[in-house]
Order: sequence, then structure tokens, then C-alpha cells
Amino acid sequence: MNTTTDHAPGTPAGVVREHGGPDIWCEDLVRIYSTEGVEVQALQGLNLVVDPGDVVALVGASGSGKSTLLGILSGLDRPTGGRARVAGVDLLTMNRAQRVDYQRHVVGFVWQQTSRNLLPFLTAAENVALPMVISNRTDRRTRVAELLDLLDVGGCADRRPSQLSGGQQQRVAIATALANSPAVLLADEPTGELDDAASEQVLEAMRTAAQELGTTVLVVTHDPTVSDHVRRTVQIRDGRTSTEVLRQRVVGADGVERVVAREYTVIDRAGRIQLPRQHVQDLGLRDRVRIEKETTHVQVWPDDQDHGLPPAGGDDAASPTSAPTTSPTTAPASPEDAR
Ligand SMILES: Nc1ncnc2c1ncn2[C@@H]1O[C@H](COP(=O)(O)OP(=O)(O)OP(=O)(O)O)[C@@H](O)[C@H]1O
Repeated sequence: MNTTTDHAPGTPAGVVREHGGPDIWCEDLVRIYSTEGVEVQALQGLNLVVDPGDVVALVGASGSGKSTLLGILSGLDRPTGGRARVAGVDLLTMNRAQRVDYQRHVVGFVWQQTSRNLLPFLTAAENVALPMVISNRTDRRTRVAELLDLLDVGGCADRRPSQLSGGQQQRVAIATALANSPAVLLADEPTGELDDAASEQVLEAMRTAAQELGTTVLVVTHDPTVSDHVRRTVQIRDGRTSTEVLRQRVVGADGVERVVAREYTVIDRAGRIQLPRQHVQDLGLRDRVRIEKETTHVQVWPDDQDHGLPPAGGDDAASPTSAPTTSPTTAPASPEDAR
């Protein structure tokens, strides 16, 4: 077992990890809701891996399963099938006492509704201190001040939530969620009730938490500006992770630093990928496609059987009127390569 302490000098103590793997690890996660005899499969074999200290945005259409996933990762809900670990903790085998401990120490949570995150009759400082009172932490006073300063709400310590703006409330809520040094911070639409400027500050506060404390952040959001604040955006479609955008800062030959974003399609353990809906529509792909393996990538071709074309593989295999669908070069040549 590895133990790593991730924190920058002069900042509040970071998280302590006693595991060597990713902070979030989900494999073939399934969640089926049954209400009045009707089954809804909210998660349909979802796979997700997030490394320690990463900041990841989870996006997707309404009903795609984002909140269901956060509910499971926060320990509020149990999956129907599959496997999930957070900071080394197996979410499927936790007993009641372990679940309480998990919610207190391993994960922190921020909800969309500002009023749901903080107790209205306590000041900002008292709200941040409360989780530490419950867990008998002795360095409360210093840690409250450090966290509020880190999230740029140090001047609000003695104010109650009703005396704070929405953005300030959410930053105090982040400080409260971080009080017991959780390895992972989960947030469900934390900027949903905020204007652009306040949203910007809240997303930046989460990035600061990751940078300065080593906290891993997973944030569900519809906020279009989120891409400026996260390295990785994961899209959920129909209860599965479908695509990802990774951003990297690179310095060009002209010496200017730029952010380069690249979109990837997620491949699961069985080698399945979901083609982008737009490609499927544009090229009229349906029922079946033909896959050809090249040295470094695979190609996906429309089914040409109905068009009187020569058999697959020949030089003339492509229909002159149909553009070839080339799968992203990130798709490995075989499922084996994906493992
Ligand atoms: N408690 C529940 N009982 C029955 N069905 C549910 C329950 N919670 C969620 N669902 C269903 O599961 C699916 C996924 O819902 P979920 O709330 O996870 O989606 P979401 O991506 O978070 O959506 P939104 O962006 O609108 O919040 C939806 O079809 C939803 O109706």
C-alpha cells in the first residue's frame, strides 16, 4: 500500500491517501430503478477511472445518469451491479458504519441548491468547522481560516449564509466539504443557480482545491465555461461514458502557450465503442458496419452490401458516393490493446 500526502507548503494540509490506484474507479456499473413494476436502467455498464488530483467535468443530456453516478460515488445510493472503488474503498461491500465514515472522511459533496449545503443559523466559519467537530479534529480554528482564505472567502467568516452572495455561499460550501480532507470532492451542478462571474469563481475554487490540496474533483455541470477550468471532460450517454475531451497546455514553436483539446471515444473492456451520433447520422450508418484493421488504427466503413460494390477489402471497396468513416485514431487495433 502506498501512502502519499499531497499538499503544497504553506497551504492547508492536503489529503492523505493510503492506496496506490486511481481515486475513482468504476467498472461495468449498473443502476436499475424499479418503480411500480417499471424498470429504468439509469447506468448501463459505466466505466470511469479518475486519477488522484485530477479535475474532471461530467456532462451529458438530462436523464443520462450523471446524478445517479454521483449518488453512488457519494455513498448515498448503491449500484445494482458492477464494481466501484473511491480512494481504495470498495463501495459495494461497505457496511453501515463504514458508509458513515466514508461520507465523513473520504468524500465531500456540494449540491446545486446553495441552501442545501450550509446551515442557515451558523456563520461561514461555523459551517466549515462543523464536520471537524463531528470527527473530533483539533486543528479546527486554523483549518477553517486556511480553507476560507484558500477559496477567497476569508472576509466572510463571520457572516451567515443569507448575508453571502450565491457564489460566496458555494465557495464556503466547498470549504465545508473539504474540511475533513476528503480524497474526492463531488459536486452536482454547483453553478446551476449562479451568474457567469460567480460560476467562474466557483469552478476556479474547485481547481484551486485540486492544485493546492491534491483533492480529486468530479463535477457534474451544464456550464459551458467549465472547459476553461478542467483538464478532462467526460460525456455520459445513455448510462455509459461515451466520449472524453482532454486538454493540454503546449508551447508552440512561436513560444506561445496554447490549450490543445482532443476528443476521444471511450472503449470498454469488451472492446465496444459508441460512434459519435453525428458521424452515424452524416454517413447513414445503421444495422452493421465493416471494420478494417490498419497497422496503427481501425477504420469503420458503412455497410456496402446493398450497393452492389465489390467485396470488402479490395481497393474498390469504398462507394464513390459514400465518404469513409474513419474511427478516431485513438481506437486501438484490437480490444486486447485497450486493457
Ligand atoms: N429514484 C429514481 N427512481 C426511478 N427512476 C429514477 C430515479 N432517479 C433517476 N431515475 C431515472 O434514471 C435516469 C437517470 O437519471 P439521472 O438523474 O441520473 O440523470 P441526469 O443525467 O443526472 O439528469 P439531469 O441532468 O436532468 O439531472 C433517468 O431516466 C431518471 O428518470
